[in-house]
Amino acid sequence: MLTLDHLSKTYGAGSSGDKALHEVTFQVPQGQVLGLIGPSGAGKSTLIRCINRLVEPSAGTIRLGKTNLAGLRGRELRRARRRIGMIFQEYALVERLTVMENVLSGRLGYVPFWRSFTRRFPGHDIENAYRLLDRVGLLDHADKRADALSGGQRQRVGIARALAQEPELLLVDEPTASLDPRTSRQIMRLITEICAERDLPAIVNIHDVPLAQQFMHRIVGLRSGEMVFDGAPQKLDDTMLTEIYGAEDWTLMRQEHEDDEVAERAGRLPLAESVG
Ligand SMILES: Nc1ncnc2c1ncn2[C@@H]1O[C@H](COP(=O)(O)OP(=O)(O)OP(=O)(O)O)[C@@H](O)[C@H]1O
Repeated sequence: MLTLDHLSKTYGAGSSGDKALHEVTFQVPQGQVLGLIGPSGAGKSTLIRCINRLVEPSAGTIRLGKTNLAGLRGRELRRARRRIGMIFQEYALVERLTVMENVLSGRLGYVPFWRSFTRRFPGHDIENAYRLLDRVGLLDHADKRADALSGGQRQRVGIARALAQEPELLLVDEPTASLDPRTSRQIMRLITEICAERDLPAIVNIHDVPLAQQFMHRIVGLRSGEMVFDGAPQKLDDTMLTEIYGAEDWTLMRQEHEDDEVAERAGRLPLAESVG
């Protein structure tokens, strides 16, 4: 379970700094997939970066199990980071390595330096990587180079790599921003199924509100660093979305989504990618 308690972040020095997060408090229980929504600059990336400590929180606590991540330094911080699987918008694969090597790179925090240097991983890591590739539908692609894959397939590798870490928490940053609508749904479905299978909590930074409403168990809305919504996706009505995004932006986003749906029905958007 992840617990954020009065988490705040102010960039820059002193009270004149830019307040990006203000006393954000919530818990993500095991198996729950939480969607983080809000307009540009609301603090979504800052929240995710505070949890994996790429950004130093200004105040508050971040508990993963019994560990307060906010207080860690050096080796303890590196050890805690292994417990957090990251999935990125642009996949962050090593393009010239194979799919299998990319998945195994999720184990790098666990193997001694000399072994990782020669890329010698224990047999059980390799067996597990094959199992993960099978789970994400890429078993037949294990020996292909990452740069030979489609966007949806790359994101599946990204998911398998994060799982190879055997994480206790998944942080997912705009996983479908570079994908077409149908592939986006396949990827979101895969992430939610995997979290259920492994009882993994996840926070997903997601721009696409209808996609969030379709797949997330719960949604947290941020605006100017403050939590303005925390509840079930069905509770996220037009009034609330207008409060989160502002009337103009929400009307525009809804219109864009409706246009996409019409285009998809008319077959003008690319079909979902086949997998396997
Ligand atoms: N490194 C930084 N230094 C100073 N201010 C920053 C930094 N990173 C973010 N900010 C500010 O913090 C606030 C929150 O930014 P953040 O990137 O977390 O928002 P976001 O919701 O992720 O936006 P987007 O959807 O555009 O990625 C913004 O006002 C932003 O300008």
